[in-house]
Amino acid sequence: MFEKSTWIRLPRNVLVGHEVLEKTVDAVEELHLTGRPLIVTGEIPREVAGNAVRKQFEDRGHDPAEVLVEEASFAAVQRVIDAAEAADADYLIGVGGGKPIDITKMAADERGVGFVSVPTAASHDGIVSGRASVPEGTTRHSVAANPPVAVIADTGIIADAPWRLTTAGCADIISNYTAVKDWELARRLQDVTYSEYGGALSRMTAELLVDHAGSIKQGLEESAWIVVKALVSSGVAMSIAGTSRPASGAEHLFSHQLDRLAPDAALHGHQVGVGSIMVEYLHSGEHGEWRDIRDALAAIGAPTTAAELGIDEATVLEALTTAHEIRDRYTILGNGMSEPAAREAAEFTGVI
Ligand SMILES: NC(=O)C1=CN([C@@H]2O[C@H](COP(=O)(O)OP(=O)(O)OC[C@H]3O[C@@H](n4cnc5c(N)ncnc54)[C@H](O)[C@@H]3O)[C@@H](O)[C@H]2O)C=CC1
Ligand SMILES: O=C(CO)COP(=O)(O)O
Ligand SMILES: [Zn+2]
Repeated sequence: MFEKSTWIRLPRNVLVGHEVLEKTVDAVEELHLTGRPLIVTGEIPREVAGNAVRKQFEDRGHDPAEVLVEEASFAAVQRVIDAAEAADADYLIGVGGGKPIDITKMAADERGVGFVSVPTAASHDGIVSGRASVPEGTTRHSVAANPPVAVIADTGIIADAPWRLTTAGCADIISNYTAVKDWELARRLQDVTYSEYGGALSRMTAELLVDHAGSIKQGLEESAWIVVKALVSSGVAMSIAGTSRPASGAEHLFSHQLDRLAPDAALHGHQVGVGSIMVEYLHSGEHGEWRDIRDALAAIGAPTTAAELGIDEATVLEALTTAHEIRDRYTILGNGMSEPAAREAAEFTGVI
C-alpha cells in the first residue's frame, strides 16, 4: 500500500529586483496580512532598509513596532516573542542578514503568525527556506519553521552591501555540491530519506551559479540578481526536501563548529566554502573535484584558505576532528576524523 505523503511549504510572494523594497506594503496587503507588524532587525540593516520599511508602513496608516537582534540564539527568539506579545503584533518582518531572518522565522512560527523576509545582503540561503539554524551549547539545531509568506529582495540594496557578504552567499551555494554528496552517501549507508527533486535542484543551482561566476562582479546590480535568484532556488530545494540536507552537509558541520571555537571570526558562507574544498577532497580524493570548488570560490573572490578566513591552523583541525559531534547527521566524516587525517586533508588542499 502506498503510504507516503509530503507537505511542501513555500513563500507566496517572492519579489526580487530593482527598488522592490518600495512594494513591501503592497506585497503584504495582497496577502491580506492585516494588523500591526513587528519589524525585527539589526543596527546596520535598520539603517540600510529597516527605517525605510517602517516609514512605508507608517505612511500607509499602519503602526509598526520594532525590535533589534544581533545574534542567532534561543534567547534572541524569546526576546522577539516577548516584543511581539508586548506590541500585540499580528505578523513579523525580518530585515537583515541570516541571523535576524532566522530569529524572525522561529519567533513567527512559535506565535503562529506570518513573517516577511527582507534580506539586506545576499549572504546566505535562509532567505526563503523553512529552516532556521541556531546554536545551543555544544550542538547546532536545524529547526523546522514556516517559510516566509513574502520575500522582498531589493537588488539595489543588496548590490550596495559589502562585497564580502555577496561572496559569502555564493560560497553558501557552491557548498551545495558537497552537501548533496553527503546526503546521497547517507541514503546509501543509513537509508536516510532522500529527495531526488531537492537534490537535483540544489546541485543545479550550484552549477548555474558557477557557470555565471564570470558575471558576478562587485557593485553590479545584475550580480546581486544572479546571486539572490540562486539563494531563492537553494531555499526552495530545502523546502521541497523538508530538511536543510540539500544545502548543508559536512562542510556546514565544520562551519558550525568554527562558530563555537572562533565566534564571529568569519562569515557563515565563507566558512562553509572552505569546508567544502576539504569535504570534496574526502569524497573523491586527490584527483577529485576539490580543485574545481576551490577555483570557483577563488573566481568570485571568496576565501579558500584558513588564513583568508582569519582562522588559525589549530582551530581548523579541531573543527574538522569534532564536526561530526555537532548533530546527528551522517556525512563523509562518519564517526570522526583523526588529527593526522584532518591535517593531511587540510594541507593537501592548501587550506592550511
Ligand atoms: N535558515 C537557513 O536555512 C540558513 C541559515 N543561515 C544562518 O544565517 C546566518 C549567517 O548569515 P549572515 O547574513 O552571514 O549573518 P548576519 O545576519 O550576522 O549578517 C552578517 C553581517 O552583515 C551585516 N549586514 C547585513 N546587511 C548589510 C548591508 N546591507 N550592509 C552592511 N552590512 C550588512 C550584518 O549586520 C552582520 O554584521 C548564520 O546564523 C547561519 O547559520 C545560513 C544559511 C541558511
Ligand atoms: O546553512 C544552511 C544552508 O545553507 C542550513 O544550516 P543548518 O543545516 O544548520 O540548518
Ligand atoms: Zn549555509
